[in-house]
Amino acid sequence: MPEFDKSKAYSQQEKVFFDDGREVELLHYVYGKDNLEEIRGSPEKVLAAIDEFGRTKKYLMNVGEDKGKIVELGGYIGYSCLLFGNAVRKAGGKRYYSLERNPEFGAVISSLADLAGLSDVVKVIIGSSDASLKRLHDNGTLKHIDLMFLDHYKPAYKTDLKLCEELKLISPGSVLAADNVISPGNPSYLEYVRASPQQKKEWTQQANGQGAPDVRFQDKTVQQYANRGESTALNASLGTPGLVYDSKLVHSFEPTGDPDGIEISRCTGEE
Ligand SMILES: C[S@@+](CC[C@H](N)C(=O)[O-])C[C@H]1O[C@@H](n2cnc3c(N)ncnc32)[C@H](O)[C@@H]1O
Repeated sequence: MPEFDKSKAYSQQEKVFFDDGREVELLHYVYGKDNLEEIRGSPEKVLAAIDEFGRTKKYLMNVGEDKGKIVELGGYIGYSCLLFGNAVRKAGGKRYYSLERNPEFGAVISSLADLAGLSDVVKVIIGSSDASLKRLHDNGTLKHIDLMFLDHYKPAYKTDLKLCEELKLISPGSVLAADNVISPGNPSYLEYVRASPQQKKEWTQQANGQGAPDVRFQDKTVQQYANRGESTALNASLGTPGLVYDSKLVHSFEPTGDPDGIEISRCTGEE
């Protein structure tokens, strides 16, 4: 793995590291920049302004520049959305769906996507990921997901994946990229995408503990979004255990420089 360039490091994460007003502070920072007219219409320059805020002002829980029809679960202030939305457009793609539960964060994403000139590609969907996925499926907007970036409530990675399998949104040909599988870690998700269909079928027959976060998550991870009374209830879909994934861990860094990793899983078939 290459070395982390320390000059790019974000400020360290504080005890309270989001939803304390810094997201709107970021908007004032970006829109207050002297070179705003140069920034307008440039995803790269909006990303650079966000990085500058993360380095010189306050930590932001972005994917960061080292990791980085498409759906992301968890948009926050739009860093990954601009990074990947820009790549989608360059590759000739049409749509990047950013599913974000917090409406204030969703408004920040839309504002920065507009500034970056990406509002024709980016579609921000406000609501809990499981409800949004079901709605987008049921109204015919989403029939198949080519690439899904999972970066939201850690215990929901596995349950949302199983929901997508059941809805056939994820099927052979789909690729999953799951962030933060080292820090804070996601043992239940990794176990699932690395298991054989046979193993998953056995787990499905046992199917207990559905709807509750896996006990291996730390309390602070389970409670991360509890301050606004957001529900930690999880979707109880059984998934499609016969799906086969070819899965591998790509080591990388958090924007603070802390080691982390993304699990890349390609759905290769069904048994
Ligand atoms: C780590 S941040 C996402 C960072 C973003 N992907 C980036 O790299 O720029 C996680 C986001 O997921 C959102 N979130 C948490 N649980 C969610 C859920 N069940 N559905 C949708 N969004 C959720 C949080 O509000 C937060 O904004």
